[in-house]
Amino acid sequence: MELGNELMRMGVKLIRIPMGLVATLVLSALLAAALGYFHASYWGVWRIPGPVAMPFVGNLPLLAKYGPGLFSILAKQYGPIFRFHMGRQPLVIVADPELCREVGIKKFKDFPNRSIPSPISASPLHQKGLFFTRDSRWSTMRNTILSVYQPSHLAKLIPTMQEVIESATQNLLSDKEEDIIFSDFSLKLATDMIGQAAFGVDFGLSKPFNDSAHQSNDNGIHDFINQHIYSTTMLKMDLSGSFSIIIGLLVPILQEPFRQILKRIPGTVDWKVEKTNRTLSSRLDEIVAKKMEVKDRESKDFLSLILKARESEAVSRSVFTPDYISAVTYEHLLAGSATTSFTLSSVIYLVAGHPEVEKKLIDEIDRFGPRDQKPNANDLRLKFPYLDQASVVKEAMRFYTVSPLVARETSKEVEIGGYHLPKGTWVWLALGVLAKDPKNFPEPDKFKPERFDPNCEEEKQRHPYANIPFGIGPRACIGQKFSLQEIKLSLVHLYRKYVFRHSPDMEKPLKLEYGIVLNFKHGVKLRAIKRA
Ligand code: HEM
Repeated sequence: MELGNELMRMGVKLIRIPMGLVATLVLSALLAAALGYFHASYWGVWRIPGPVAMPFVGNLPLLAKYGPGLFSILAKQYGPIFRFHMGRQPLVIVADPELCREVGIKKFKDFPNRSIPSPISASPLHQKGLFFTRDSRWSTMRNTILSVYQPSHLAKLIPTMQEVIESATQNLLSDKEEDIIFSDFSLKLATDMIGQAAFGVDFGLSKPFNDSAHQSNDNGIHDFINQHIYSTTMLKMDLSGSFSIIIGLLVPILQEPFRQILKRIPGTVDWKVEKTNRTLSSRLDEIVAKKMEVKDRESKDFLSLILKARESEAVSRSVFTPDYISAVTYEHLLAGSATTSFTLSSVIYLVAGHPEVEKKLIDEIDRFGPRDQKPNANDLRLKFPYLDQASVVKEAMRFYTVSPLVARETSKEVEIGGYHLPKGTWVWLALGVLAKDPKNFPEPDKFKPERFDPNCEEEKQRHPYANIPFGIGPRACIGQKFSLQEIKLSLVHLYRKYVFRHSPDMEKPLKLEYGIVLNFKHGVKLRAIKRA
């Protein structure tokens, strides 16, 4: 008051500012700051066309409405390069084979790493695998791991793979004439296969229930697998994950603080995920420590081979610390089970609906030799051209692309498709859109394995990067040969014993959902019929 009177005497007039105005100004400033934050990532890519993004959720509601087919719809509307907002984060989607070649191969040095989406950024276990490591650490890790994927190593895994498949297919039929949920069966089979190949451990998931090995095997392995499945399926790309993942999609800056709080509150999903990941990590650490101690020179599993490869080079030793070894071994299970099992289920489902394909396929398998003659690596490569990459498997992988989007990030400012992208832009290749483009695949919604016949005009005219289910360039899938070996072997064994029919309870067309990879929403229900 004193100061006010003094100022009045000096002729200075005080203006009274109403509290309402102050509040409005503060709120406007906060709103402007929030809008600035939400649009900051948008400014660098605003010239690229795309649907209007809503505040906070961006274009995620469109994904909820249209499902994985959305990106083909958007490519039709906006062209081969367009913008999609995953919550606050803009993605530049590339939906053209030539542009994919540019990002994945020609300009690889400008796009050497993957962007880390919100579901992954909270999980060190997932971040330390090959998939999300970056720059020189990635190239050292990849070079070491590549040695493990030599064809000679893969061929040595065949007898173990045969054993797992034979045991699993023994009892595919239940006593009653019931439908089987084939996608569950194939997930167990793929997980068992990876258990043997990655850890040298028999998970025994696909063994018949009355098998004694199955019963004696429950020393924590089922817990481990359940935790693995829980940890993986909670990584959602839409708005159905844990609260901190949702926050991460909407307001990334708040994800970590929220996770830190929520993981301490029992009962929350974040708490459960944290607990699960911690148990998984310590189990993996135990397995790695044991292997390091035992040093079994004869073991052919991935973990033993990595440990051996690591010993031979000092640089690999410094990069492959035990936590990275655990993560890479776990990644084998993570990346190898859901993808391979999805592909196996897709083939069986599609072939069951196409009798002419089934007949040709079974003739090829029967021609190979008596049912107890086991194919070796060479046979798999040369004696099953119709089954192989040249046809049925390739077409099924095109029809249902298990990994419809693959992530990249710019490491500096770069030009692509006529647009300048700033450093740090998330650029995602839309493999699923390429696979359904009628320019390269006439009648894309028809299952036609013959379109991949090397003598067919369609195959000759197609862009070489139109069908890239395993990705492209130096960061393409490292497990491609491993999974194709597994898929082909499984199909040979399955069709020697069974044919499959769609269950009347199966929806048509199949419904799919987005996790970190594509999945069947209600499973694949089939009837297995024993062959004479
Ligand atoms: C049908 C089965 C599979 C499909 C369709 C598939 C698909 C893919 C795709 C699309 C990518 C991204 C490639 C890119 O960004 O260009 C990828 C990467 C990767 N996949 Fe697979 N995958 C399969 C099986 C496997 C298996 C069995 C393993 C492990 C043994 C595996 C391990 C990996 C790893 C480690 C990467 C990251 C490679 C890197 O960044 O250097 N995948 N996969």
